[in-house]
Amino acid sequence: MSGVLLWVICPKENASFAATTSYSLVPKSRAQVRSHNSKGCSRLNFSSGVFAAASLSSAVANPPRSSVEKVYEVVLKQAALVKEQKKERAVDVRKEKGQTDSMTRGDLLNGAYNRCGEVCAEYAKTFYLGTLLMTPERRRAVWAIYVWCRRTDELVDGPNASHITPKALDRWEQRLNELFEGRPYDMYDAALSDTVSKYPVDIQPFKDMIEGMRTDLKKSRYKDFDELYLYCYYVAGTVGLMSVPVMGIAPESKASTESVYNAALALGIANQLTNILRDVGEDARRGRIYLPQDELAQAGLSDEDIFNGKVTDKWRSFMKGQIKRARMFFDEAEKGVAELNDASRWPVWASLLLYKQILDSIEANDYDNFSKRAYVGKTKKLASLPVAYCRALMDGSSKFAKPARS
Ligand SMILES: CC(C)=CCC/C(C)=C/CC/C(C)=C/CC/C(C)=C/[C@@H]1[C@@H](COP(=O)(O)OP(=O)(O)O)[C@]1(C)CC/C=C(\C)CC/C=C(\C)CCC=C(C)C
Repeated sequence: MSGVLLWVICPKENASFAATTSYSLVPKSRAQVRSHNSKGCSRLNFSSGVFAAASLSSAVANPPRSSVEKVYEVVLKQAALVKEQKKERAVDVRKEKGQTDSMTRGDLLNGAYNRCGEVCAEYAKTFYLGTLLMTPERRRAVWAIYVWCRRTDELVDGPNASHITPKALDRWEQRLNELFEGRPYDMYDAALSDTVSKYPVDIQPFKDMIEGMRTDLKKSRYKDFDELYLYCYYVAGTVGLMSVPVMGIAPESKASTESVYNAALALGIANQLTNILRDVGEDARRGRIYLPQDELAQAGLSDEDIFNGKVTDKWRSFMKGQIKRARMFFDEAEKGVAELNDASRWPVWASLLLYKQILDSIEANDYDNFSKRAYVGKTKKLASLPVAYCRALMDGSSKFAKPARS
């Protein structure tokens, strides 16, 4: 099975894989971004709290844009796309009805989706179970996205990672472009190609995830939280943006599309920050420190301290701040789950509650994330599932009684 995931870069003969620019921002002015926020999205306020990047509070006349602002532009673009494609989709569905898909194509596609489901079941059992609650169409689309993300992550994190070059990532991006244009390379790509043709999923978060992998190839330190935030967006916030169009927003939701995307982004960031805090020791052994260097210095800590891996009071106090910030992102994410379609809420609550408990486990380990791996035991995991289910149900029942959120 893992062979499937590892064999992801297949240089095509005669194909010209031109290097493409990796991360282009939606051209929106700072003023526009701010006015959107004042209409109901809390992204800037939320992130400019205790730990916000210094650039946000800069008083200079034309300060450089922070990562939060850059990423927020992607959020706005994704949200706009949903509104736009809602209209187009009505037309597409009518077109599809008139077509009779050849049996062969349909069968191949079903096979491809089923394989994605198998990969998902093997790599993320709990999450897979959660997807079984979704409608069959949504479920298989989430599987297809999951598999593409997993394969992308495997490029820099899997056993073949040492052979991965920026060129290989350029080829992976070229394949991505092709599958979005309806020319998939293999069956997993075919499943995703079908998914992106059916849902208002934009290519930008996918490209940004590849950019995150490029970042991993060339960078092992993060100057401040602004830099780390951007990295977290690339590798995990993007997953939230990819998933929402498929999971769907509840028809009765009164929240703005932007605020739901914002929550999804926050969940990705929260998950990744948690991942980073859990894996400090493991990453240090690979020479990597995914912690803001300026905050480490303020706490009187150096890279050496991380490599030595001793739990001191300075370290505990530093970790408390980092955990607090990760929880702030989880809190922000929680606000959006209720706005998702009924069947999508449970898997999201489940993944949120499970991941959040890793933070509790770091605390229970007395902040020793150098030699102990924080994890959520089977019993706690199982106990979280009905809790997640109840939260999802409560979201549904309170929705009708609640006034509009934004
Ligand atoms: C319902 C649901 C959770 C859907 C997401 C499904 C999906 C497409 C997942 C892809 C995950 C993946 C393979 C990402 C590749 C990059 C990566 C590895 C990111 C890290 C995940 C943890 O992975 P890993 O397997 O390495 O972890 P363990 O070592 O096993 O612990 C990340 C930390 C990020 C994952 C990010 C998400 C799952 C984003 C979740 C956000 C949403 C689903 C949006 C929810 C919507 C609202 C409104 C809140």
